[in-house]
Amino acid sequence: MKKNNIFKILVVDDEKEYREVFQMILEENGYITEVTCGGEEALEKLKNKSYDLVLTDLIMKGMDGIELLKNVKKEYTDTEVIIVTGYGTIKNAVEAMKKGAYTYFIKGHDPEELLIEIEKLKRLVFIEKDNQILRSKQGHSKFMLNTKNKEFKKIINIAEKAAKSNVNILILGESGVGKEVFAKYIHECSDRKDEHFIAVNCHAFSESLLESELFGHEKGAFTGAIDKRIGRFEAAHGGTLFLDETGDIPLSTQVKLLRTIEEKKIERIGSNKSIDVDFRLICATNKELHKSIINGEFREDLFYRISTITIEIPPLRDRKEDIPDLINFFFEKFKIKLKKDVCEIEKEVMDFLLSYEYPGNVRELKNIVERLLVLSEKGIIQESDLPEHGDKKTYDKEIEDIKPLKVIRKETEAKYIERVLEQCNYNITEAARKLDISRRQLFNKITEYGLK
Ligand SMILES: Nc1ncnc2c1ncn2[C@@H]1O[C@H](COP(=O)(O)OP(=O)(O)OP(=O)(O)O)[C@@H](O)[C@H]1O
Repeated sequence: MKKNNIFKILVVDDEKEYREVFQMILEENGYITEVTCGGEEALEKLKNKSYDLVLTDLIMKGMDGIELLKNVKKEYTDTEVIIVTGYGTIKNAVEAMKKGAYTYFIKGHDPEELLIEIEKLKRLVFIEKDNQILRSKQGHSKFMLNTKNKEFKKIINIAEKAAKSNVNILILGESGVGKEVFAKYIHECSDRKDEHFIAVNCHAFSESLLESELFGHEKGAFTGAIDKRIGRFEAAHGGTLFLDETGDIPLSTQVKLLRTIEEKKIERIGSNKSIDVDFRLICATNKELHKSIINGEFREDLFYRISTITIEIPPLRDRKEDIPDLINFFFEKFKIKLKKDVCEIEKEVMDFLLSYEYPGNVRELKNIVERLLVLSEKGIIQESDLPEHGDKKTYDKEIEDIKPLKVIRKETEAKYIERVLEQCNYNITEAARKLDISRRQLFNKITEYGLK
């Protein structure tokens, strides 16, 4: 942090007297300063060292201040430029600001004016540097885990603390709330962050394939096992294993899983050689495991093993105050990904985005924003591009036939999936990718909702 507080300035002026005066004033005020006598020399210095600010005279022999400014803005985007000018050339200095100069200073004016501007700039630079550190801590802006919701803040704190230990963590929450995002965040906050994060969607495999996926197999262990294959436990050695949809693991595999968690050893299918595995386990499910235990579908002993710490992520409708930041986050993300800019968002769109209930949680919000950007033309996000156009009106109306939430969720999900399928011309792979679920999960949903 201390290192970041150093603000380095390069003074460029072909008049020795001015160079020295500026250097003296700046150093008296605690800035690290170097001087040089022209544009070309300044660029030479910039090649080897980084400066936060270049304070340059406008009119110089050889490369002038404007030319230097253009070069700096092109090559060194983190370096700001202040132009120093005489009265006669203020017009040119204003022009320089249009080309990216931070501001200009008129020779002969009170140096205090210049110091105030530099101090302002320094603060801005430090805010940006701090933000960069914060963003890199948060996985290079991959997720948006800033929250204004008190409960969610507490949950994030628990996750961060739990990350430092090696305890097994169970993440609960509806589909799309960000359970996998959370698991990755825990991994990145842990000492294992430089090792692999291995995710397995337990719902996506049949019983025998799931075992082979988790534990691996030897060549010829079963029909189709043409080659030896290491399992996900081995792949996660030293890192984190994330078992998504844990509630869907068949009972027989649960027994094996329990033993592996307790002993930290596995045997590949078709081998009785035991292999040590060192992994941090994070499980997630949207099922109510207590009910599954009562129904005999989930082992109680396994439940206690995997849930040393349980984190329950609230649905998006219970942390509505975060919706504006999430909308911004996804707009920024997709603007870059789709190389599209946004200059106007129709008010109706924003009203809808801010008031919608999001039964599909963050995943649905993300998909809506992506869709809006894909369909936008000339940078305008229009109401007519909203999915389920008119849904908001449904929310405004008085509800005549109140149904159980479960039924509503299913109906909404079915409608949404059908629209995505239509949009993807019933290309299952593409639709599954867009919905961020496996092909198998999508097949199951299509069958469940009778969509074909
Ligand atoms: N906080 C967040 N920041 C950025 N993206 C998020 C966040 N939460 C969720 N997402 C995005 O929403 C989608 C769903 O997230 P994720 O897969 O983590 O949810 P889930 O709860 O594990 O869902 P499921 O139960 O269906 O597997 C992903 O595309 C993810 O990138």
